[in-house]
Amino acid sequence: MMIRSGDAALHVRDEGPRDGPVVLFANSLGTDLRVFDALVAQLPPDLRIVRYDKRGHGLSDLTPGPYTIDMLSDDTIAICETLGLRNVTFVGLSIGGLIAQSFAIKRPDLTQALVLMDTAAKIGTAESWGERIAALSEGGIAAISDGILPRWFSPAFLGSPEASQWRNMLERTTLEGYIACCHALAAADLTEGCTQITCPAMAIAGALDGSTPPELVAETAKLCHATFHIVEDAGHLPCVEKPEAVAALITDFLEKTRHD
Ligand SMILES: O=C(O)CC1=CCC(=O)O1
Repeated sequence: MMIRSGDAALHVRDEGPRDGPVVLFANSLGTDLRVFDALVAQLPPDLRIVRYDKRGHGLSDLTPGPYTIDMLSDDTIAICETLGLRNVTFVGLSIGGLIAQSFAIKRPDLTQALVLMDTAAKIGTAESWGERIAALSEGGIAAISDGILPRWFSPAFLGSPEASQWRNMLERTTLEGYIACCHALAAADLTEGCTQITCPAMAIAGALDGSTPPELVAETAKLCHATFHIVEDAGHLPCVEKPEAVAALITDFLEKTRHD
């Protein structure tokens, strides 16, 4: 289905029983909602699982950039309001984790719990994102994908035939949407804001994550009093590489937070 948020129509997938506990997923830069396919397949069937594509990604509209994390989290609020979602457990991967933090800060009334996957209150620097935007402007996404994939995946996964679908997903993201999100990442610093988060939170990091390394994820976990877990033999996208391990962590966390 498509849900309107301001000037954009967002591609949303809403699965599971209408009255089930709500789990909302936000994906990372250069991926769409399919990044959670393997993980979602391992979660309990009684959950209402809502996924969407960020602006400029997947089947959502591409609107003019630059974007901000505030704007991207407003999109998730629009999805919740349109679908009437309450008591949301928000699972955010990378930039999706910044969106989840921003959502929890702005709408504690809607937030039951947070799962922060391979993310941080601040990812990279304005300088590093500026360099990436310059490379993208010159050569497109194909010019940077060889550098990105070894941060996303372990060497073993990268050498498997499975890896090429994720390269394809990355390289088929619209250049404008990708760059618009890089601007959001360059400007985002939720270091202060995330100390205001009071709901139960859990942080997860792939042991081999080359984009948001475990130490960085652990720092943010401390700021928002989240428990912290490492997923072995996985890079930046543990939901792709180790879906069973991530599903076990989330299922256990949902059990513990369900009645809070
Ligand atoms: O592209 C990367 O380096 C990984 C990444 C950073 C923010 C995000 O969403 O993905």
